[in-house]
Amino acid sequence: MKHYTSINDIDDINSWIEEIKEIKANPLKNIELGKNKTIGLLFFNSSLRTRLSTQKAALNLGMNPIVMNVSGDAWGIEFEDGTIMNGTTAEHIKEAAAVVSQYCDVIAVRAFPTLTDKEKDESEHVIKSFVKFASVPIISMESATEHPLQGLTDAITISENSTKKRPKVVLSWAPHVKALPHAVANSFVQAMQKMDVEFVIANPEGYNLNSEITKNTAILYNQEEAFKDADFVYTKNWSSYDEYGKVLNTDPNWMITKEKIGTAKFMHCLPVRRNVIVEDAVLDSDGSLVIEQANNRTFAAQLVLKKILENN
Ligand SMILES: NCCC[C@H](NC(=O)CCC(=O)O)C(=O)O
Ligand SMILES: NC(=O)OP(=O)(O)O
Repeated sequence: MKHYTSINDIDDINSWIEEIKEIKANPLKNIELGKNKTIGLLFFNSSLRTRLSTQKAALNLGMNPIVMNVSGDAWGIEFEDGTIMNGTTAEHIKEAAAVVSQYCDVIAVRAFPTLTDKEKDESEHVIKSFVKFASVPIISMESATEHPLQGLTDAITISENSTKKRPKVVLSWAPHVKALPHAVANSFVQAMQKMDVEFVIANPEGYNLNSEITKNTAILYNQEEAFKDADFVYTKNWSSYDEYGKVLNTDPNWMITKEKIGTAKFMHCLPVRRNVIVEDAVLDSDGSLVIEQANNRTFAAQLVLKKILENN
């Protein structure tokens, strides 16, 4: 594996899950693998988990992480080809990616979507430009349409907590005050489609995700019906995909409550807004897996880095 920018880069999710469990049991086993190798983490957007867990993963492999908040701290980067750069951007991605490749053996990038320009977001121009113009492997730390480190983490967490051979997993939309990206939901859908689970999505009308991603996964507009016999309820807000980036619905009846989910385990990628997305009683209960998910981010990133180090 050269780059990791999508759940589609996983050849066999079950074997990856087993490998991640081995790493989790013995995280320092490969401490020599990354010796004298540098990973650069470039953030165009905020982060708590991804920023820390990816550094932790690199440290567990003996790598040296260097981190930069690109938005704000670096020169404004131009991504368009052939532009006359007489505006706000000061250097082109062609130079920026090539330069960072001189300092780093692996580059990880976080770049959220505009949520205003669907075509631009779907082209994944930021992450794809890094793949094109850097000379080292690229890892996505959440791009415009995908969050593959999160999706992999969620797959392990379900595998670890499942008491059934084929659990029922529901991805439920929940309300939020802001327009949020589709990346986490998209990668979760792709991960679940690769696993042996009964999987359904619940969202209000107008909130279907990209049908090229949901494919033949069932989508219900009735949350109560979707939650029947659920073992895992994975919750996320996303803005409308059809009316791109719009907030069409803030109905608090879609908020996750203890009464609604019963004994099902609760999952969320975090950060989560309490009593908007989910009520306190759920997050504060033993049925919440959110902290375990955050812990698994380290081991998912560590497997991805291990595979990249072994193959380059
Ligand atoms: N990396 C995990 C989620 C990141 C982002 N959430 C957010 O922007 C939440 C921000 C807020 O609640 O104000 C998203 O939905 O893709
Ligand atoms: N889940 C996740 O990616 O969290 P951060 O945005 O804090 O990195």
